[in-house]
Amino acid sequence: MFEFGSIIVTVIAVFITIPICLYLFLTRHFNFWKKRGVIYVRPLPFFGNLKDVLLQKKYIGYYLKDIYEENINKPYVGIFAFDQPALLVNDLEIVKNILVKDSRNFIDRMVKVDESLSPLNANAIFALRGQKWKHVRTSLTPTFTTGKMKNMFYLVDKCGQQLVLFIEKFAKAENPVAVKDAVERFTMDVTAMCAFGIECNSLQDPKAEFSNLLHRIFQLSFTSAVANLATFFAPWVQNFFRLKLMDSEIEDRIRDIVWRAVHLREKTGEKRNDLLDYLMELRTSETSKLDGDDFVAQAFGFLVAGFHTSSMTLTFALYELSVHQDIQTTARTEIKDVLEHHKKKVTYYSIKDMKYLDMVVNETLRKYPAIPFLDRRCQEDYPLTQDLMLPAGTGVYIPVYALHHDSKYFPSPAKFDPERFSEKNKQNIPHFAYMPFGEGPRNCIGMRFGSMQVKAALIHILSNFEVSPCKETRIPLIIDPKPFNLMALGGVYLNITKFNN
Ligand code: HEM
Repeated sequence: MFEFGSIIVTVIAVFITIPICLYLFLTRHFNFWKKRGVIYVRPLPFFGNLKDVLLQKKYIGYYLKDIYEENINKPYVGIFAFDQPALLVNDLEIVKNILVKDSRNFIDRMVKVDESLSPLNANAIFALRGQKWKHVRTSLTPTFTTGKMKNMFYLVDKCGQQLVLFIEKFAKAENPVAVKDAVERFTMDVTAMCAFGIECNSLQDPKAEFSNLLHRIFQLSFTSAVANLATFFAPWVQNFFRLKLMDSEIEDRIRDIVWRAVHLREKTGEKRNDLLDYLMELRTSETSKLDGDDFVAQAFGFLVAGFHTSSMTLTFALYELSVHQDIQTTARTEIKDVLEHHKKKVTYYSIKDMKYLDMVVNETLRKYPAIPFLDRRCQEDYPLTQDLMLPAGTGVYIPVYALHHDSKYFPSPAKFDPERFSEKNKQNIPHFAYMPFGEGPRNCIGMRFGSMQVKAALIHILSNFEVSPCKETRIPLIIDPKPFNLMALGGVYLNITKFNN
């Protein structure tokens, strides 16, 4: 009887004690902002403030926008990512201090990937921290100069011509085009050619090997979506649950592709003036040496950072042009006029002369910023304002999507209006209210490349085709709540017909 009683007591104690301890552990930081007198969003155990995002009910960009709007006059708001306190910064002056003025104290992202879970993700520049990041960034910066972009343009243009042939098949058959799929093939071929030195040919061959690999890299299961989010907000969750971002077998295949291309070039002495050529120069450099997985990780990093950002920008631009025929006509007229002056050839210089196209792309990136927030990590205790000393290690998030949709900076933000970016009007946009490529020393290193490939594809499409909505087009678009990049749920279908002069 006594023994039975003690078992009951033990069982009850275990069933009560364990949840209580777990609760106390998971909520141990929850008075962090209260103690510092900062307005904060009330968190839930385990999820913090990310419940709807983690359960994939709400897109992270929309969620941060809601918090931003509920606290529109506050310079910052405390949030909790899982159990970790973090700060959402709304005030542009503070944003400037973090991203530029005091960037030395905010040079790292919150993003952190455990090397044992994914060596290539962990060593890619976007995930690196401290001195290692600095070394890699300094080494890679010369790869993206204007001169290098000019040299690489012929490869981008070649893929643009293949994109036209790809779309032409649909136009002839009068079938709607799955635009997201078409431009993903274009971006994939460009990246494969420039960063991996291989002719992927996904625009010609739907079963291309590289395209299968890419689909596997970007395929989002529930767990990999959570793992992705955790890398940005609470890296410990990824480690604790051993959440893999990618199969090791995929990493091995990427290594294999890169090393095969490198060894072939070494053997034949072939030079293509592409990203891989410039990366290869770093393998033998005295000052900027990059080799082994550090080397492969950078080619891989260009793919991960550049693929969806560029292809979705293109997709959103085509969608907006299809529902705004007047804007499409103005853009096409400019493209045709400029090309007349460049012997009907799409060149790096002809793109520079297309001012209206630039406005269209800027407005696309305003309405649809590919990455909806920027993240930084406070390195040492930092006086954010007179009232708040930000402790070392705190994550800081800047809600880019919310800023781009704030009517204070962009009146009628839901309206697609390239005129916001005319020479005259763009002077009215406050600095740091518009940041599609981030800001400061940690901004997008591939900005010129991304912009070049988006514009090249648009020029090829608009000078050959008319784009319009079809019955499969979702108006308005629905944003996929799963990935952290801004993506259209279910893709975008449009009618694309051959343009008649
Ligand atoms: C339209 C296309 C693109 C957009 C909108 C875009 C946007 C961004 C943004 C917002 C960031 C974060 C910046 C910050 O934290 O301040 C970023 C980082 C980065 N992007 Fe891009 N990107 C694009 C294309 C590309 C391309 C094509 C490449 C490579 C070829 C690339 C490579 C990178 C890399 C490596 C980083 C991390 C830089 C670092 O940590 O030092 N991006 N990008």
